[in-house]
Amino acid sequence: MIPNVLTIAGTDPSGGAGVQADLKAFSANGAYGMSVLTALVAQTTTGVSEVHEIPPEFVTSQLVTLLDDVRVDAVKIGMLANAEVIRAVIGALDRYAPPFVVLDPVMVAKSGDRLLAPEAVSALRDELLPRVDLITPNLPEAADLLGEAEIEDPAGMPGQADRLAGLGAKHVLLKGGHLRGESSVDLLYGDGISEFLSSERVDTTNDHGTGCTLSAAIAALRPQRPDWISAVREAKDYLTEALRASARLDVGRGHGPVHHFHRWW
Ligand SMILES: Nc1ncnc2c1ncn2[C@@H]1O[C@H](COP(=O)(O)OP(=O)(O)OP(=O)(O)O)[C@@H](O)[C@H]1O
Ligand SMILES: Cc1ncc(COP(=O)(O)O)c(N)n1
Repeated sequence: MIPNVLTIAGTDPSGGAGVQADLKAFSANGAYGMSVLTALVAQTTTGVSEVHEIPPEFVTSQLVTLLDDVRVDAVKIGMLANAEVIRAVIGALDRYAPPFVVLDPVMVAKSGDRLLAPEAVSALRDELLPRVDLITPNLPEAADLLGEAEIEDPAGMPGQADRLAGLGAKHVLLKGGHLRGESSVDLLYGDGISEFLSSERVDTTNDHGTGCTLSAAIAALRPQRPDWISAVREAKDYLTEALRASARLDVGRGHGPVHHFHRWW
């Protein structure tokens, strides 16, 4: 059976990040994709010009309308904008208890624009994080959640992943894309697992939405695989191929998108 996978996130009209990227990644990884919007974002490859936050009651309305009808096999959560939207999402998680929940704690876009209100970081950390199965912070997000300095060496990753797990997430995928070097190294940690996942660093400026793509591919694959490590490994391989395939795209003048190829093409 094809899994039904839901993204709860903001939009990107250029199709590189947010809900648009998530739906492409779901489809390319064998899932049926659905979406609940938290914010309409006027953005493209060069940055964000405006954010229109969806009222929290309407986020709840979208979630309840959908989840009263459709069985959801996994959820990916991305941009949440503010603490009230975070609480609307928590209400739905508590009520419907989907089997697999992946949280990409989106805070700041690649362009430097904020996508989560600074005062909402504590709600994300203290209220939402303990309810998810996997959190996928990049290094600046990990530092922000822990109130620590950003690490600059992979040797510091297990310590930070352990402290993030201590905040209540069952698994942590600490993403090292912001470190320099020949390879791009992430660490999957928690529930007895501590495994570095390394991929060749692709030489490209098409790196808009890499975090969205990775977390969405994991959510799509998890119901189809026996454990987190298999789903995360395969999702990272998918992302590396999508980064390579982006050489065939010509989209915008800034940080371009990755290409969500389908395996059978
Ligand atoms: N040039 C690259 N080549 C290969 N993998 C990369 C590259 N850049 C990032 N990655 C991988 O992409 C994923 C996302 O990493 P990153 O740390 O950039 O997250 P992010 O900042 O949340 O992404 P974004 O903000 O673009 O959505 C990780 O698996 C990382 O290792
Ligand atoms: C709606 C939305 N969600 C997430 C991101 C992060 O992606 P990036 O860091 O590549 O800009 C984004 N720009 N927009």
